[in-house]
Amino acid sequence: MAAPAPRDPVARLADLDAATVHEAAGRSGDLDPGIRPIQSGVTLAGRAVTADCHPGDNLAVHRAVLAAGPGDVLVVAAGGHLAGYWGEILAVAARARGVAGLVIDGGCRDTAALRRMGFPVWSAGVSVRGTVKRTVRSVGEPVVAGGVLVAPGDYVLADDDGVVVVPAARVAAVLDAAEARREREEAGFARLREGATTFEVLGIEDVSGRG
Ligand SMILES: O=C([O-])CC(=O)C(=O)O
Ligand SMILES: [Mg+2]
Repeated sequence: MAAPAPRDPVARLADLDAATVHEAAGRSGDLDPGIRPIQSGVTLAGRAVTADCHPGDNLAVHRAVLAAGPGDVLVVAAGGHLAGYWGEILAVAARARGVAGLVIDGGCRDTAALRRMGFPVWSAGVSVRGTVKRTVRSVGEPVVAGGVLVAPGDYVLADDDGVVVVPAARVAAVLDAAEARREREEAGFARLREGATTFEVLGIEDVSGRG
């Protein structure tokens, strides 16, 4: 019998959580914790299509939607600026192209409509303020979003806890480590329920010297 085909990294990521992947990546890749989901209970996993915006100008986002395809995650750098860089119109256009969701270190708007249509968004905040559509810093180039360098094709995992990005070259090793960590945690839960301490289960050596 043929060996089972290796699972797609995006499917493997989607079965994990952002905190576990961040830990397994050597405590790296976590975007600024101020970038929060506008919905709850949703996990987004996919490969990054990047855009970089000038403050108050979302033309790069409109271009990035054209550059994106099925399963992609738009990662937009907006320097923390809170304006309505993303909204219902862009989400309808992105959905029609199969785009999986958006991560932006700037603002978004039309959030009730985005939730209604189930288009997942992680943003630095919500703002009704409109943006012009005049200039593009970049599309499809590496960006710094939420303090993390993100290259096109990097892997993105976002859930209720936040957003983590794994460089494409590291994804296989990070997934192996994250799945192993998850299995260890699950084995630990069984011991904790039987009364073992977190010190025993995690092997914490308490050297604080305090009572
Ligand atoms: O005007 C924009 O480009 C952002 C927006 O509200 C939408 O996409 O609906
Ligand atoms: Mg709108």
